[in-house]
Amino acid sequence: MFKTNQWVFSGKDSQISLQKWQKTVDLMTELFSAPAGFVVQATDAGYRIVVASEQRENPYKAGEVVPLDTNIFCKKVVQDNQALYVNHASKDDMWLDNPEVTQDGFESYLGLPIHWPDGEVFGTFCVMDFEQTDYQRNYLELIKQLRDMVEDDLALINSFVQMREIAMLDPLTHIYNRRALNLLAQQKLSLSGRLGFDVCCLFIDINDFKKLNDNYGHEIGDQALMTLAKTLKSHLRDADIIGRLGGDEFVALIQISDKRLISHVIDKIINAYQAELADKNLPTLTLSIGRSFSSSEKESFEALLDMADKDMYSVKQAFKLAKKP
Ligand SMILES: Nc1nc2c(ncn2[C@@H]2O[C@H](COP(=O)(O)OP(=O)(O)OP(=O)(O)O)[C@@H](O)[C@H]2O)c(=O)[nH]1
Repeated sequence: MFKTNQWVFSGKDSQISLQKWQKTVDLMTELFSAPAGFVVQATDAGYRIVVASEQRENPYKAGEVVPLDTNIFCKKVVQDNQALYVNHASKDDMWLDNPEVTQDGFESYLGLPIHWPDGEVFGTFCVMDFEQTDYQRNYLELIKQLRDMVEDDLALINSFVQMREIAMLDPLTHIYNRRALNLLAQQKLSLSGRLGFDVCCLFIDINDFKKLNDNYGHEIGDQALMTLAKTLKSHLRDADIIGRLGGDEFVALIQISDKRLISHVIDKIINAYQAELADKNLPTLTLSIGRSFSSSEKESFEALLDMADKDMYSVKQAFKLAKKP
């Protein structure tokens, strides 16, 4: 799901066409003959101006963040989840400590809450004026229509993020599927070549997984798979890429500083998995983990995976031999 308590426009990978919202806000201020209009997002970090209309007299610019405890008009809209129209702010005691009134000289504010598709408040859509105003019903209807356009965009982004997740994640374990792994791992390898860090590919396979399914049922099997995904997620770093190839085969692509430390990482995964299984009262399972390392030459993820698979196979053979009486 889309993280609703995160800035939507941080970084270059923002998912909304800001240009479209900019045009909407500029159009609104033009129709209202107002000097300032905004789209503001509210999160735990404060009220952030996502879009500000471009008139010279508008004192606020996109990107500015107002702290949560400042008494601004948008705060009231978000708190009440309700439209707010103030047409003569300096006459109203409620705004005596509102810097938009006392410092900037705004007299009029009309704002509506913008919602995420699940109903949670995203922020506000608002227009402000230095003069008193007397907006009639059709103006209120107009701002509502424009706000609805912004809400439609948010719904679209939400669907897009959900669809992308469905396409990239393994439905059982919620880690990357084979397709996403191929894509992301190849990107990581290109980056490692350019930035000069080493990458290790781990091929992780549960031993005797079929027996677990046969003896305890498919549902316990599923739980063991989910537990392995959770173990990998919690014991590897955010920068590492973790995925499920299918069945009981998992892959981790790890950024490393020293190849000699990889045995330590493998032991950590094996021990942590056993501990997690025990914690959930699931039967004990062991893992066979094969490894391969990126070299300085240009390399495909496929080739790296193939090497790690072969290494896993010899680890598994050794495990099977050791088990034989
Ligand atoms: N519960 C569950 N089982 C699955 C899933 N996907 C594949 N399997 C089963 O996983 C088992 C994998 O069996 P094998 O490839 O023989 O692996 P193994 O039993 O671990 O054998 P070794 O790798 O040689 O130790 C098969 O019985 C599949 O039916 C799944 O999503 N959930």
